[in-house]
Amino acid sequence: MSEPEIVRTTDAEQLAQSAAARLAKLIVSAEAAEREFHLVLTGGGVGIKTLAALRDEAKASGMKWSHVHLWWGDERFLPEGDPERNETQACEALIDDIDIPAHNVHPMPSSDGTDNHDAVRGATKYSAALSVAARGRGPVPEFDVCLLGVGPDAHVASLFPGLPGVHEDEAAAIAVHDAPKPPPTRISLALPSIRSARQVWLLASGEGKAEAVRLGVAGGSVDEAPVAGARGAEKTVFWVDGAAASKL
Ligand SMILES: O=C(O)[C@H](O)[C@@H](O)[C@H](O)[C@H](O)COP(=O)(O)O
Repeated sequence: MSEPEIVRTTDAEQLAQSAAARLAKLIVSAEAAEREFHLVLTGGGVGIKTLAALRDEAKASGMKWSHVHLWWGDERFLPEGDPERNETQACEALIDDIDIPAHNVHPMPSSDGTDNHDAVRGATKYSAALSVAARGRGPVPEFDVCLLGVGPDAHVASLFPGLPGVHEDEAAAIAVHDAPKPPPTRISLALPSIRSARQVWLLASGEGKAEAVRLGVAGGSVDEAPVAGARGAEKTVFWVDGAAASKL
């Protein structure tokens, strides 16, 4: 497994713009090669900022989106349209402003869905959607890039230190209860699903993430630092501003 690439930026704005610019190039290359591009979105401040920067890139370059599929690494298990849902924030930052086919956008179930009376059923439903999209390749489609914010406690997606979901190795997506970051109930990709992505990009800004970034780059126990297990099959990139990189 190759060492993670570390891209240092001056601040969160430049981090988002730099990551968006590289992401836009990959999306354009996939279109030129006439192949699908599967992108996993993240919630969190830096993640949403990156989506807004990608929207700006798309507007400036007239990017095509019909070959792109959008998935989520995790979701807060809240009613459809709740402003705290990662999907809601991604729509406001990016999806509402691009010409992507609706059937290419794959949000995680909401808490008020007709057949999702609980997060476990929602996670099972998402795992099934991932399997269908994989077309027999495996439990999930070939994710080209999986974006992940990084929590100050070194969580990624909704995989939190010490919670059992970190060790899930069968289901593609899981329900998470008692999450320390509100809301307590979430749906998350399991670590093997994240690690199946060709590239995993970690996005971290601010002094509060410095120790988590150090643990992530160093690798080690996923119990203590789930970020340490967030490695891409081909490449792992840490997009960090100076403050988040201060312990490297
Ligand atoms: O649903 C969520 O909250 C996110 O998916 C979560 O994993 C987030 O990315 C990190 O907590 C970093 O969030 P910030 O970038 O806002 O610190």
